[in-house]
Amino acid sequence: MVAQSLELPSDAFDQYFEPNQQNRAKIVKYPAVDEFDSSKGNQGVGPHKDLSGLLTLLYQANDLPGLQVQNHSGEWIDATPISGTLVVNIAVGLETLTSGLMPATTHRVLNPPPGMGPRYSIPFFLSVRLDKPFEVLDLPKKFDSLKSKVVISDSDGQFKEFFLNKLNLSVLYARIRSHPDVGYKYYPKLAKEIGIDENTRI
Ligand SMILES: O=C(O)CCC(=O)C(=O)O
Ligand SMILES: [Fe+2]
Repeated sequence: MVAQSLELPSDAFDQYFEPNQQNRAKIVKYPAVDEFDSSKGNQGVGPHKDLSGLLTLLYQANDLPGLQVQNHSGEWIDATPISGTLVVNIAVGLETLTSGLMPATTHRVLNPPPGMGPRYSIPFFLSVRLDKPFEVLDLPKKFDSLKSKVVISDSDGQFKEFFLNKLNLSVLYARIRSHPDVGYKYYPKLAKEIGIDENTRI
């Protein structure tokens, strides 16, 4: 469907997947704030774009707020769970391939509100083969006018350039950005390169 919406053949993305492509999914528990010592950090996820591939399908497994997406003006919008639906996040792979026509969704997760128990979510990351260099797709010129001139994002754009030739490093940067306290603890030098220090909070 994505390929067809870009007026490409429906198998245009097949080259980025291996025959038995490994994808990644995880079941995440965000503990209730009374389950952890909040002076020791935050249990949410910092502003980031998903890097693992083209798209993420995200199931918000219980009816708790926390997930927010950033619109192009930089405002944070609650992605309130809607029963029976999945959130579809555009990942950096698709932003890169479309040269920004489909900007990756900047999103973050805040702690569940006090008194409501833990929040659970299940993201499925549609991954790509790591041995196939990305190339910007040749898209119909008419789409140029649809490109947003400015997309404000609290997750800076440096990863996109890396994605084309340093996929492994960009994935590590994204992990550090998502979990700045842990990232800084184990990779202080890399964390500093992307503006994260011991005081960075989600
Ligand atoms: O738990 C969520 O709602 C989102 C998690 C997420 O953004 C991620 O793991 O990349
Ligand atoms: Fe994410």
